[in-house]
Amino acid sequence: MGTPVNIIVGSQVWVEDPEIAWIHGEVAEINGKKAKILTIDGKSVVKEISSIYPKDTEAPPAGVDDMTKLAYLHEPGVLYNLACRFSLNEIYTYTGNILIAVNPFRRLPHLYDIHMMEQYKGAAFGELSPHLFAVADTCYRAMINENGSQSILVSGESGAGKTETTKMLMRYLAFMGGRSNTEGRTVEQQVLESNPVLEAFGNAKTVKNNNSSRFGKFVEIQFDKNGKISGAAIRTYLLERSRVCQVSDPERNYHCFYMLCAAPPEDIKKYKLGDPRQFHYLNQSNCYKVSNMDDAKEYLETRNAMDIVGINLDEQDAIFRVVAAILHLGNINFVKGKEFDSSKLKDDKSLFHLRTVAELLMCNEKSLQDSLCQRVIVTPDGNITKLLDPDAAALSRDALAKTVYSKLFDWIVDKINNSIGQDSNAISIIGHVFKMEQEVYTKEEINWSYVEFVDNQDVLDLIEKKPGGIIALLDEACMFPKSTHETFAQKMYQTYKAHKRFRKPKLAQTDFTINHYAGDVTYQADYFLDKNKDYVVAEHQALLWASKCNFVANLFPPLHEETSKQSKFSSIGSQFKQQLQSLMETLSTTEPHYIRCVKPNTVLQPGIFENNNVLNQLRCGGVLEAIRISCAGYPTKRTFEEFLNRFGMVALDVLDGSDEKKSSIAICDKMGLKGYQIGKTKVFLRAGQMAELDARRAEIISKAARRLQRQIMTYLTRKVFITQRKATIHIQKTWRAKLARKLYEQMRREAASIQIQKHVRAHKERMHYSSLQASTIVIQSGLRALAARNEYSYRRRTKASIKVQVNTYLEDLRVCE
Ligand SMILES: Nc1ncnc2c1ncn2[C@@H]1O[C@H](COP(=O)(O)OP(=O)(O)OP(=O)(O)O)[C@@H](O)[C@H]1O
Repeated sequence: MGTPVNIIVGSQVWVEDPEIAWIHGEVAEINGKKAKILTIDGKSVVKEISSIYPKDTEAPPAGVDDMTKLAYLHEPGVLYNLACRFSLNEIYTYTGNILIAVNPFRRLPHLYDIHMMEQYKGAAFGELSPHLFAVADTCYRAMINENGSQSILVSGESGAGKTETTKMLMRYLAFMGGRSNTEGRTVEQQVLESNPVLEAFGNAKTVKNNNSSRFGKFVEIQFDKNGKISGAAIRTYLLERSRVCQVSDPERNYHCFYMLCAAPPEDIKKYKLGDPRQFHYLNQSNCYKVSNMDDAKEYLETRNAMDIVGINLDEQDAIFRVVAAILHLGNINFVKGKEFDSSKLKDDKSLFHLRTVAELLMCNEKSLQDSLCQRVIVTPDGNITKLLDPDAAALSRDALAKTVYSKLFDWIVDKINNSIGQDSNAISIIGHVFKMEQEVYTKEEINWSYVEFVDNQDVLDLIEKKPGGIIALLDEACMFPKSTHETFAQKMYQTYKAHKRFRKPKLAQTDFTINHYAGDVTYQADYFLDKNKDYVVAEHQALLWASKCNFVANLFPPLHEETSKQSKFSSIGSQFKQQLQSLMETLSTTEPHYIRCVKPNTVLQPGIFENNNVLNQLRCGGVLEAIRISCAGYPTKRTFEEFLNRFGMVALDVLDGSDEKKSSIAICDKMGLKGYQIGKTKVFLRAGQMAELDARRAEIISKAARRLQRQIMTYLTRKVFITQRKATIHIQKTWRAKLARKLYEQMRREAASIQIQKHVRAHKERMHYSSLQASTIVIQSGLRALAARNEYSYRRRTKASIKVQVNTYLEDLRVCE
């Protein structure tokens, strides 16, 4: 992790705090090697400068999605970044190629819907927000493109979300890998459907998790050459056997026991069960119920899930007979017998339970009692029967219960595997991967001198080396009947007193401390012997092999003499070691991807982020170490061929067709990469450089895609345009002809109308003229008549006047005369 740099008065820093792990403050004073800091909660503390860390004042308020982008890479920076993101419901964060998943303890369905899967499909790692789909997608594409087996290691403490994460990973792989059907159901469906069965028999309520898997699990999904899912396997490791007989408040035994006690009345009667409080294996704890879990309903659902995974009704009956027998077995109590150090059944109740066990397991009642109260010791002079005192008989009873239960669990796992199609790949351990990296660097003769690797081989040797390791000592102790955890602890103290990884804590009687690479862990040796001793006792084996129930007998097939001798001493520790070794071998053929699940609080509630708790998980999980290594070393390596296949396109002009190494160097230089290394066969890139190259590659691909799109669009648009133009011209032509015709018609109509108007006007004018003419004539004739009349009257008047004149004249004349 980073070292304190440039701390001056006024610097913003992180200071250790007992409550919240790290608190933010400002340096007020510096005195030699010490600094006085005013923290944001108003306190003033004095600390060694070497213990404080600078705070990045320009860090984005929402945090960074990859820890390796942090300006200052140190513990408080990492913790604060995770906390910031968690408060915004951003539960996923990368640390290089490790995904950290903080359990939200609340459903976030939008994060896992089909729309989200579509988005991550084929997206470059790091392009979208961190997500487990991105890890699954990278894994899937690497498998398709590089034809290599992959593994995703999901780790974290109990309740951190490993099971949920695994379910989502499987869902995504099934989405990508298409569906290859087995009798109508998909492989991934079958794996998911087998979960309720495994959980009923392998999960229990613990302090840390209401539904805690009490066994290690490795699920593998196999794909065929077309990338379609073709098979799956579930491998389980080290079921916690002691829980069958020992359980303490507020924990429970395995769910199946409580489910069976809540079964429908006919089943309860058949198995002679009832209230769980009456059974010793359940009533050592006062916890019988788990919130949000209905045991009666779960029983029916488990039965249903058993149908689905192909466990037939007879097998189901046998399974629940065995579960019931274990409960009855726990209620068999012993008291001192007549002979020295012997034991017998305590009372009638114990007799009832013994008979019920014999009935349910279909074995001989007397042989059952003998197998609990006696041991046959094989000596060169013949077999000796050793009687067991009541305590030893009770231990023998518990050993039988544990053995039967773990055999039953193994049978269930096998059955599930047979029904979905077995496979043999496996997982590995993160510490070893770092070691593998180092070996590759050496082989490639590249300069890795400043990559400080934590080599934990000495710790591994301390634990598992044969002879001399802790497991070997433990096995040895188990073979001596007189061993106790005190003698075992003393032996360890003596053997490892000079070992630099082993320490005896002061005042400890049986505790011992191992200095693992992530820190010290103190172990209590108290239960080591008991837990390691769980081999199958020969008497138990013989008893159950003779069962009239085929199912029970087949759980205990007889061993060959040789293996039988060995198996007696094949302790749990050695078995587990062997299993891990085989996992390691498989890992060397797969490329690992890591998801580290983190439990943000111990109260299993949403929205609470307990700093100290999270920090502990990051430290123990090696996350902080991994960040440091991934930043210091070369997390990405590719063979020249792979490198050129992938990145040749980013610098076509510098490719030298004959020399892959030269071309690889040329590409790196052209892209301005600094500090990369070239080995004999591979290119080694520093953290983020692959992403840089990928971004450039994506840019080129998208540019090419855009160009293609443009061409196609132009072609298509032009085609449409030409057709449209043709159609338009045609339409125009037709319309124009129609319009012209219409116009012509109209003009014709207009011309006709003008003609008519003209005629009418002429007619009217004629009529008017005629009438004028007529009136003129009338007037003329009137005038003429008037004139005539006037003339006539004038003439008459003139005549009269003349007459008068004449008369007058005549008169005058007469007068004159
Ligand atoms: N991604 C998630 N979204 C919502 N809830 C989650 C998520 N991951 C875990 N949880 C919650 O946390 C609980 C514990 O998770 P899970 O059982 O997966 O833990 P685990 O690591 O498998 O524990 P164990 O080792 O004890 O089996 C789940 O029952 C679920 O309620």
